[in-house]
Amino acid sequence: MIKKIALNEGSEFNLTQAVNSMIYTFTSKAAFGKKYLEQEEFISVIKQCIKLAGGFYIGDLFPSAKWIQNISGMRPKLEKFSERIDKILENIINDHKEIRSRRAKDGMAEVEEDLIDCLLKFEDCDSDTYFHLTRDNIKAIILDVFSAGSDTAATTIIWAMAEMIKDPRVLKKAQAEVREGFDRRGRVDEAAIDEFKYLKAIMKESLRLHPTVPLLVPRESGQVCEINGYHIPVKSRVLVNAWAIGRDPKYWTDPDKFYPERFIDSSIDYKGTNFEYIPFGAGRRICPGMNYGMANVEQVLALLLYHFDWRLPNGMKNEELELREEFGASMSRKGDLYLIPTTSNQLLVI
Ligand code: HEM
Repeated sequence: MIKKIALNEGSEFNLTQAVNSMIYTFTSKAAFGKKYLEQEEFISVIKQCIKLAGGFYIGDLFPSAKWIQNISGMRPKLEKFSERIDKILENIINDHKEIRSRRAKDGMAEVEEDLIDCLLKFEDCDSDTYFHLTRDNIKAIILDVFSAGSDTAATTIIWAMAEMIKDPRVLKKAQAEVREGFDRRGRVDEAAIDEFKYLKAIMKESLRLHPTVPLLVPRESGQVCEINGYHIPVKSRVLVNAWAIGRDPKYWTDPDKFYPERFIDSSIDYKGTNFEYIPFGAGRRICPGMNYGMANVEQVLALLLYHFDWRLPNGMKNEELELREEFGASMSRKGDLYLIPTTSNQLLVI
């Protein structure tokens, strides 16, 4: 992908599309190990499902009226997608099983394992052992990784890039940190990325202003309670507005300002214990892919900042860039982000 961007040097480039396909490629590599013919179709069906899940659907307002689901065409559509996803995953898992048994015969069962290989170990073990996974469990986990982990990470990267483009001071400071770090080590590596304090602060600040799952996962109250004078009956569906919490002036000075420095030397983290900042949620439903997601975001941002200088097309001024939000399953920036990349003078191997 970095090479593809380099080919576009000096001309307008759709960064949103490129980051999206890069993140799906990372996820496919981690989950499937190699490229499968049906992989593109699998990703395309998942994207369509995410779009459907995030759109307005009249049936949600009348959950007991089953006929709405049928006449709206939503149910048959989802059933078709579900059958297709199931079939593709079945093929990929069976292929992994075959390769595993071949490797086992050669005494190389654990060479280069991907996520499916790891999960299959738990399908193979006895069903009355402590931890056993069925075939459906494995499919559900793979589906979760793709549906919950790809869009969210790509969206976070684009928000961070857009905020930096809008504020060249931040962009310059981040680039200086990343370039100094990689150049000092003489290579682009993960250990260097770990030291980028300012980049980490940028990611935190982006997630504060633009949490990709703004209302978290809905909760159901287990007992009657009262919050801020509101009576919450048992079994109520409760939505937590992480977006509003992240901009609450009670906890944040100048809350609408993108100011990564607020996180430097601050102990506030997204691990679910600072309730004024919960871009990954909190409690038992907290995002289980938080570390993997942030590693992806960090890596991609570091490479984009290291290899390229960025400006807006058509002579647009930085402050003119709009940061409006799109309604959907994850809260992405409205419209794709088009930028012009130019390669910087230094450069380690791309
Ligand atoms: C920057 C990237 C990501 C962001 C911002 C993000 C954010 C979130 C948020 C806010 C929730 C709801 C938590 C709650 O309601 O308390 C969530 C749930 C979840 N996330 Fe992530 N996530 C990211 C990446 C990932 C990745 C990479 C994976 C998988 C590999 C993943 C898997 C999940 C799953 C399975 C859930 C549902 C957990 C449950 O309901 O028990 N996420 N995520």
